[in-house]
Amino acid sequence: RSLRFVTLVYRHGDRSPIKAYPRDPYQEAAWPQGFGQLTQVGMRQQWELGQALRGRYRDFLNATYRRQEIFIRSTDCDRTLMSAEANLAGLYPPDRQEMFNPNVSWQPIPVHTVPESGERLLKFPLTPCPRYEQLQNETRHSAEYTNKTKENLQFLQMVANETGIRDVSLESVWSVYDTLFCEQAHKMKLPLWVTPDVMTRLKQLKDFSFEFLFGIHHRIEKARLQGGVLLDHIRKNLTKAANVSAHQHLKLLAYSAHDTTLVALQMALDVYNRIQAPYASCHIFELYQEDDGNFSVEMFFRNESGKEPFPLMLPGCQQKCPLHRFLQLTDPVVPQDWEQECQV
Ligand SMILES: CCCNC(=O)[C@H](O)[C@@H](O)C(=O)O
Repeated sequence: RSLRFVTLVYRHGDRSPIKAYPRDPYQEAAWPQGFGQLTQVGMRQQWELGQALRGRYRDFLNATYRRQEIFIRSTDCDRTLMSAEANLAGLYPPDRQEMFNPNVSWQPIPVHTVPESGERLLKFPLTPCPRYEQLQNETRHSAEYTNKTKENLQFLQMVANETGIRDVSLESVWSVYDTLFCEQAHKMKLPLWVTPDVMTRLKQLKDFSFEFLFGIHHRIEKARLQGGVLLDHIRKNLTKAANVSAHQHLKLLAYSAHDTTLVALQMALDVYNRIQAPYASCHIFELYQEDDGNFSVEMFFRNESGKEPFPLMLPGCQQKCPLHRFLQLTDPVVPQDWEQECQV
């Protein structure tokens, strides 16, 4: 069997908080580059992912950079653009011939993007989509959501008081956890009200908010309107790669994106492990041509540095999933006409 084509979808590396809560002792000036920016920790995480990918594909990708082999697209966001650049520094360290300056062991490789206002593939949840909003409203009235709110009413009220945020809900609490997580990751002293138990509870509610975005109620229809859009694009590329001769197609397509991108995609594939995609985690699709000439798809998820990516099995298929079966099983979560399906 031979590896023919790889698609990667990864989250950016470690960043500073997207924002601070009103009573946060650490406001934007506390962060070297301000809010939402890739840190040197994040740059190293992405470089390390690039190095791991170089090892995994050392017999697949050319040893030196060949522009026809790869295409990288990022959302138009500093942290994802810089993540892709750091990743490529690890994936294509130049040999002496490729170095444009003998003192610089780095070579520029293009990272493509589209303006944020026009991003329709890699930033989730995709809006505007009235039908999705309707499904979200229905989810808000589901037993699971209302019970979760009831069980945490007092806790959310405490968080609102301590943070100075007027109303903290299951949908906004992710941001409080995120800010505290970033501060903790960067050894900043947390306020006394943030006990280990409070962090644990905030983390659970943050993970619930990802389920709310893409699951809990009508997961399949939400997938058609969300992660299925990206999955459709990936399926089309897999099919194209299977229908042209090897040298006519890219070897590697990489998307540099966000946690919600990975969660939307994995919810659509029904392989989500219910944990927010970690920094620099990477979902891998590998297309193989078997000895009998048929094609199969294998998926892996690398969510721990220094560890081999683990196999992800598409429900209803085996690890080595025949391409036609992969397409058949994912048909239900791919929209026929997104605009039309978004109408109410
Ligand atoms: C409104 C803020 C949305 N958050 C982001 O864009 C982050 O990159 C988030 O998706 C992440 O992966 O950390």
